[in-house]
Amino acid sequence: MAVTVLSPDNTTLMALSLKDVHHTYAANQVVKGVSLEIAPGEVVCLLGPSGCGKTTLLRIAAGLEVLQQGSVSLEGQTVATPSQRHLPPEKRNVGLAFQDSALFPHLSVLENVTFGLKQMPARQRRERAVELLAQLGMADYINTYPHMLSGGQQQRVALARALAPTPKLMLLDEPFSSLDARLRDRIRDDTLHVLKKLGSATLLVTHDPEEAMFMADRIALMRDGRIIQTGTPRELYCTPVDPFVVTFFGEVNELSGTVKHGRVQTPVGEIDASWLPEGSNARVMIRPEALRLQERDLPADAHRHSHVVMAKLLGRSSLIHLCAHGTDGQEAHLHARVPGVFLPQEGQPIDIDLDHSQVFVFQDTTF
Ligand SMILES: Nc1ncnc2c1ncn2[C@@H]1O[C@H](COP(=O)(O)OP(=O)(O)OP(=O)(O)O)[C@@H](O)[C@H]1O
Repeated sequence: MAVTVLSPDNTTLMALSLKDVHHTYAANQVVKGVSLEIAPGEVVCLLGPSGCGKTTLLRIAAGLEVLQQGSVSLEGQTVATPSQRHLPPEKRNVGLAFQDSALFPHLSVLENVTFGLKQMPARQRRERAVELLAQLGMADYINTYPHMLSGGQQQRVALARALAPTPKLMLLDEPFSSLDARLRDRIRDDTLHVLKKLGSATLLVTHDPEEAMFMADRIALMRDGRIIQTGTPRELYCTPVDPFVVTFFGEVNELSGTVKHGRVQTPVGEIDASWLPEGSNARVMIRPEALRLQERDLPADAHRHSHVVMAKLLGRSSLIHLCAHGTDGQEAHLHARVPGVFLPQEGQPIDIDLDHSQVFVFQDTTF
């Protein structure tokens, strides 16, 4: 269970608070004014493309990187300010696990996990380590040495070692990325349950949007040293603030048009754009799952109706390539994603309906 710490004025103290953090390597500014708070027990994923500054931010929170500008607080205590205060990593009571966290090769799995529990009586130490290893599916390996373990097993031991002292804050940098897909799903799931059971606040760095959605209570999406949007997975997926956020969560169909009477005409119908200036160019982004398809019976000589170009089974869903025909003669090649097996023939006439909650319209500023 998470223990909520209150400040003297009875407000919850954040497990981690980063305020206006900037960081530069040589002349390269890689973090540009990031503020982020993590509540006790909350799992926050720092998500973004390679090189956007995620790891640097996590290293600053851990104390592995000296803060240049801004401030870092843990449970209301300022642990880093530029050129004044720098509490070293080992005094921050944070658990760290990285993609390639090395285990101590000369210690058994059990000894690796009990290593950070020196203050506890020996029996309690062992119980705690065994319990955590069991939760992460490693109960059968307690007397094994690291070189006898697979990469995935070593990863789980590294997580157990980081979690063992029940840190108030866990900092995880791509901890599952060296694992194959199936193992990764299991370890993610085990890790999420352990984190929630222990109530450790967590900052998890990942470039994988699905992983972030699976793990996070909130996601902070970064681009080029800045946080673009922070919110629940649902908020980022369903109310993205800009096109980058939309595309980061998967393929989208892109259409464009001019706003007339508050609407944009597209080959899949009129789209509301009433908040954009009249006459401006609009960028319409439609997720493949927003297209709802209905097969039509039409005479063979019927033409200029939307139809199937190709259909592929992807496993859990089918991907349908469509040629969409608008009433005004516009055409567009679109991708629709339909759950299960749906494999219409090439040329099959189709009616296309839109789930407007998965359609996003932004002003196109590239003109
Ligand atoms: N020690 C360093 N010295 C110089 N430049 C660095 C150093 N560490 C990182 N960088 C640069 O800072 C930028 C941000 O790196 P960072 O590792 O924080 O990004 P990231 O979002 O975690 O990327 P990835 O997902 O690829 O790990 C990159 O351009 C990187 O090359």
